[in-house]
Amino acid sequence: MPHTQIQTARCAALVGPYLSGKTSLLESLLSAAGATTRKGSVRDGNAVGDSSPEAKARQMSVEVNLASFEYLGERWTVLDCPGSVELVCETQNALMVADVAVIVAEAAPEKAVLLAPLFKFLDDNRIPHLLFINKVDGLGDLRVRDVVQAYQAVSARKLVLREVPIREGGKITGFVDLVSERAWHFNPHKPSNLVQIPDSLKDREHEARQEMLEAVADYDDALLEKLLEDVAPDTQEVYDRLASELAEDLIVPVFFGSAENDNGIRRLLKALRHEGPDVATTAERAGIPADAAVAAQVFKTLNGSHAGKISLARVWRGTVSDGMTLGGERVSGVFRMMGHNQEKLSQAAAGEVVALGRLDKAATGDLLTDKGNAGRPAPWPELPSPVFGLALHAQNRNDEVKLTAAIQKLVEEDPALRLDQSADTSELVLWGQGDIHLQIAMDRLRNKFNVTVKGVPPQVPYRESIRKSTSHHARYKRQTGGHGQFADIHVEVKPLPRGTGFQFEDGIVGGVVPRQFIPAVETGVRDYAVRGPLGFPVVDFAVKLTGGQFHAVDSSEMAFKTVARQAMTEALPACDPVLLEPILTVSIAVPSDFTSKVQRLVSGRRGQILGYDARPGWQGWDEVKAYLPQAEMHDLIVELRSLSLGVGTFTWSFERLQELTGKAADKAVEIRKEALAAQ
Ligand SMILES: Nc1nc2c(ncn2[C@@H]2O[C@H](COP(=O)(O)OP(=O)(O)OP(=O)(O)O)[C@@H](O)[C@H]2O)c(=O)[nH]1
Repeated sequence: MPHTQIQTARCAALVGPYLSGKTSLLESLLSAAGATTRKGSVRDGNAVGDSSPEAKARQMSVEVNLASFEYLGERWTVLDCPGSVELVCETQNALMVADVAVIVAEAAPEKAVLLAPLFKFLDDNRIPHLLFINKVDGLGDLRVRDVVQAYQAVSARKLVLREVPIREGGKITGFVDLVSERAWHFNPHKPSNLVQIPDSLKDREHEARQEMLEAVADYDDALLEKLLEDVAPDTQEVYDRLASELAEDLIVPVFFGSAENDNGIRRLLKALRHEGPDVATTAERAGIPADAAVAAQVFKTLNGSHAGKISLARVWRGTVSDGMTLGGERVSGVFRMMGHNQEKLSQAAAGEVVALGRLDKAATGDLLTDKGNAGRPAPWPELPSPVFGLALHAQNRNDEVKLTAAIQKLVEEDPALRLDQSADTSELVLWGQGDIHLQIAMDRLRNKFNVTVKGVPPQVPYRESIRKSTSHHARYKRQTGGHGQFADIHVEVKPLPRGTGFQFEDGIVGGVVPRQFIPAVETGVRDYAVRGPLGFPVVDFAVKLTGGQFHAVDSSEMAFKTVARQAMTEALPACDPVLLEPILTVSIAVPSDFTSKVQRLVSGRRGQILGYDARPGWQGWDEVKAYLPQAEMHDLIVELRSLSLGVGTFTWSFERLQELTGKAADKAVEIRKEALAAQ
């Protein structure tokens, strides 16, 4: 088939559920393209991807792996993206610079819903994608067309089967390509060989081909006319339509094979070669402005402790050369990546994916041009809202200072991480997408930045208030040597409605407490309110200064501050203190099959369901709204994922403080007292 030589390098992203075989497919693609002489494997831990200590320790991809190869005279970069839902930000950022995505999925119709978020993201961003059903070596009796039908239910675009399987002895031993109508027999770890289409498959092949052509003709009137008139379309015309409909994200071509056995890989490579869009088309889709001669976009940032900052970027237009000014900074090194190995280049042309050295101001998402840093152009994926937090403690106290700086570098590398210094509990809380996400971050702190930390569930920022009013008289009097200390006050303390905070009222008449000491009384009360009788900050109460006495020589601001603290210490325990717990509004999104389970989950966690509705823009998904105590949130995501095949997610915001009594309150107070005693 004639092929128009595409001059620029192209980029494909491998995406798909956790452990579907993306890293294995990358290895297989590299081997089929002749880029590696000896194929590595994920099982043996010698794959080009997953070479970091964090990936090896978990036998999973923990970040996007880059590899580059030449296939039939064209350069390709493959971005092997992590499959874990907890690392979705990394995957989405990589997808934004790819010409085409290959969704690698196992044949698991019962888990079709796992693909729903991915299909939606790709369609929302109009990223051309094809589906590769992997591991067909273990497919058993399952029919490929049934798998495609199950996956169709979660894809808004039509899935178009491009080949049909040849089965022998209950196993898939090859395939018939539906465009060329040629049959291939799989050979383990070797190219497939051309065979005759088995007679028993001819009808099925004909039927599947017709379905493919009809799907393509849905978007092409000329082809539709030919089909209606029973005119056989020209093969080249079919290839051209497949390419343009893929580029426009109108259809999703479906292939299958086995990455482990190198089956179906060359067919996939050929499809990418013939049908994958080029960089100019992708740059236009991504809305890259045409006015810059050179443009590159950062999709990932790495902060190596020795090598300095590295920005992984796709060159959209022009040529990026070592030493040039890009995004307003000097490029110090242009490298092509092969796993963790770097090949130094003097320059990289449009289409290439490269590592650029020491662009200190460039952030992930930034569009760098010869004119300057254009920032992050829309659309760029929104950061996922944090669903899991851990309070970090450096194992070595001397590392506390290093810790904050190191985490900031980590957040630059992984924008889905967020660091909060809690004003209530003074804990350093790292937020992310789940326990694995944060454990990887903590491993990186140790391996890259030499800071060992422990992560514990963050404290709940309880507050306390009072339920009764009281009046109190307090006197502070000290006579030590020279002049003494004297302050005397009468106060009224009363509860305020929820959410009012603290109010101080000056009710002094006739100057019994001189004007200059009144702010000191308020300060004393506020100082006390940091930790009330139950050990938590006191809120929603009012203190009125109603009277008092002073001494011309011994009274001071300090004395009035002290007497105010004393008055509170004595008065508040008599005001029926009550614990207040933070309640959050939580919006939980799941496929509607799981909605009733979510409702039970919420009730089991002392939550209150507010209702549920269809999730806007997500066909077949619901959004359950509820109030949930913050104390019940820590591992909510873990349980939610386990009841929803991993796809459930939620957002939250603070709603209000609510009284907590009984055993749960006693327990919280007890834990707090123990923590304070240990300080
Ligand atoms: N039987 C069979 N196993 C496969 C095939 N491809 C991959 N595997 C196995 O599936 C497991 C996961 O493979 P990986 O390549 O690490 O999967 P991945 O999608 O990169 O994983 P994450 O990026 O961590 O989500 C490994 O044990 C592979 O050996 C295949 O075609 N057939």
